[in-house]
Amino acid sequence: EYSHIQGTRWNKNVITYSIGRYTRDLPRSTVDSLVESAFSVWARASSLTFVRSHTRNADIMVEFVTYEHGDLYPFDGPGGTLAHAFGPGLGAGGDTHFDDDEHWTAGETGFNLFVVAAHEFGHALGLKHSRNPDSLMYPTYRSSRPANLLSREDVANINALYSPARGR
Ligand SMILES: CC(C)C[C@H](CC(=O)NO)C(=O)N[C@H]1Cc2cn(c3ccccc23)CCCCCCNC1=O
Ligand SMILES: [Ca+2]
Ligand SMILES: [Zn+2]
Ligand SMILES: [Zn+2]
Repeated sequence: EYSHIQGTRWNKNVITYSIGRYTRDLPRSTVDSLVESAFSVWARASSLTFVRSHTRNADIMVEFVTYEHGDLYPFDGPGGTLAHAFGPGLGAGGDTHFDDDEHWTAGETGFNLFVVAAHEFGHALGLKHSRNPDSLMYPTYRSSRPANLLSREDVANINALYSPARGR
């Protein structure tokens, strides 16, 4: 939710990501696949492609961190804020941080990493919060989300930002 500048976007269609510190709540391979699935939610709804890189100069750095972790937005321990992401841009742009004081799961208990990651990657692509509770970009976590994670509004918003006309 730190993409204060309205409508910043990546000016390319292939966006790289890398995963830094992991959580101990899940096997690394599970984190890898949930992160990849969360990116593919947006890839399917836009013209974007996400490529995993193993270097630290990827566009989107994904990390599990706690409390003070090197940016202006320290986490708050268990509960409260679950994660945050920066809007598109160089350096910290796109970077996505998960509060590792949460219990991250692949299922219905704790907080579902796939659902939270999909929300955060919306920010990493330039989307802001929605006031519509059906939107993935609604500011509070909802465990039982519909199968199709994105609302019509979410699809419209990502396409407005990355419409083929603008992707030129
Ligand atoms: C959308 C989500 C994936 C990411 C958002 C943050 C965000 O928008 N990141 O991009 C988030 O963490 N929202 C809080 C908002 C929130 C709810 N409460 C809070 C109590 C204190 C602080 C924040 C909250 C009430 C108690 C429930 C706490 C546990 C769930 N927390 C939330 O839903
Ligand atoms: Ca927290
Ligand atoms: Zn958010
Ligand atoms: Zn952070």
